[in-house]
Amino acid sequence: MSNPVSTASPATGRSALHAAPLIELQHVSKAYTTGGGEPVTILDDISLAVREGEMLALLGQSGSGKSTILRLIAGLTDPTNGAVLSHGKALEGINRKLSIVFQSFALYPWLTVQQNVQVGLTQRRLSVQQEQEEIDKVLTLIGLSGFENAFPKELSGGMRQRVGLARAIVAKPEVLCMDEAFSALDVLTAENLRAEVVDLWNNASETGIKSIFFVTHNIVEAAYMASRIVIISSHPGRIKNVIQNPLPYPRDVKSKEFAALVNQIHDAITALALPDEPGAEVALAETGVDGEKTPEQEVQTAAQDASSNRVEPIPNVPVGRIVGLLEILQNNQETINIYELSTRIGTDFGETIAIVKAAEMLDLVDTPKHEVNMTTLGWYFLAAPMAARKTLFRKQILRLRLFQMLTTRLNENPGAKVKEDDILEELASLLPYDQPESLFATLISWGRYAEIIDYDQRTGTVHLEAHEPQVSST
Ligand SMILES: Nc1ncnc2c1ncn2[C@@H]1O[C@H](COP(=O)(O)OP(=O)(O)OP(=O)(O)O)[C@@H](O)[C@H]1O
Repeated sequence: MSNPVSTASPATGRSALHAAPLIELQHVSKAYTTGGGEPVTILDDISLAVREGEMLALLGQSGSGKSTILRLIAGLTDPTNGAVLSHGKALEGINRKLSIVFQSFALYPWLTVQQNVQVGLTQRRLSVQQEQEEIDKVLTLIGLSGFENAFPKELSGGMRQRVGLARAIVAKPEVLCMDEAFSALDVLTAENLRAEVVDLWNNASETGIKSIFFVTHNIVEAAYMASRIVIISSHPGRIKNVIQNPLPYPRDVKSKEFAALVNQIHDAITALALPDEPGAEVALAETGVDGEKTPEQEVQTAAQDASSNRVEPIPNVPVGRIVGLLEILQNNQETINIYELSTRIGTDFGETIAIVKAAEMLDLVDTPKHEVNMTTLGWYFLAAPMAARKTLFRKQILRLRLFQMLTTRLNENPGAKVKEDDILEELASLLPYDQPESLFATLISWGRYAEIIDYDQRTGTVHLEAHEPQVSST
């Protein structure tokens, strides 16, 4: 980037860098205790200031704690450690200086557009006439004139989110917060609304908004809107990168500069989600892209060190997506740049990373820097007939501690059956950062493909497939 230190907002000409923080998190940690277990640290040592004149994006993977940060600055939850300040003073109770626009729109279905917007005026104590003037003004500003008497169910998703925006703006917040506000909308509507929020930002004199703080997992959204992008890691959430975005508004998504910024953010996220561990290169050399080992030998090697593996969650990715990735690699000289891959498969970057991570956990691909390469095993898998694919898949998933634990548990139980609830409970205590239900669903779908396990919905039990070889574990 040409000017990585400048934080002057091109929209307003205000300098955010030296402005006093409107809201500040100082060394904030947040832990939750669920089900009487040990506290789980969600956020660790977060120090972050939201300053006047900036549009700040908080970017991170699902579950990294973005919404929790938003709730902390809104005063909707308290930190476990550290302090939340508003204008330099400890925030007590709800932060009345900000409004939030939610992904779910959070409208009252039984109220009209006008009445929903009026909810945002509750704190301002205006006369009936002033209220009407404010509502008319904001409805015009946000493109909702003529829809005053419509009910939310009569509106498209985009229009509903306009109501959400109007209700937030009419409260005259100092900081407008948005929590994945456009992620439930179709691509075109989301693009339009982003552009309109940027326009609103440029019209700060009309809205009185001093700063916009938004949470997203969409890289292009962050690059298009934000003047500063804060990237957080997961488990626990920690600030890993802060990227200044000096591109002038309105931003040209087709410009070289925009593409360079998007790449910079992609790089930062790829390094976090798919780190190049020194051990990984050794493993690559050992497994032999040059073909020194047969796939069976690779599986054997993997099985030998399986007992030292730590329990890792498996990404919520259907097997078909992993096969799709390998097919793309096959048609692309067995290697592809991860950004190009994301465009090719048409998912957002987070989903692309999840697919690649799943394939990497199974040793079907390798990911040096931002390349995704097919391994010998991946090639063998793709070339194999269905039965051999399943055998290979079975061997690979049995290298994963999660499957080892599950199959061991099933083997130990009478009839090789375990209740779904017992497995969910175990998953929740084993992997407290992950959603047990979605982990369970992935375990079942991978296990079914591999013909190791099956799930009987009627009885709510998981059982081993009859021909499953006994697995010795730990
Ligand atoms: N009240 C709560 N009690 C227990 N755990 C919680 C609570 N709120 C959030 N969590 C956990 O904290 C972690 C972070 O959640 P949070 O919603 O802040 O993440 P996020 O980055 O906004 O995720 P997403 O993008 O999926 O919305 C998750 O593992 C979530 O399950």
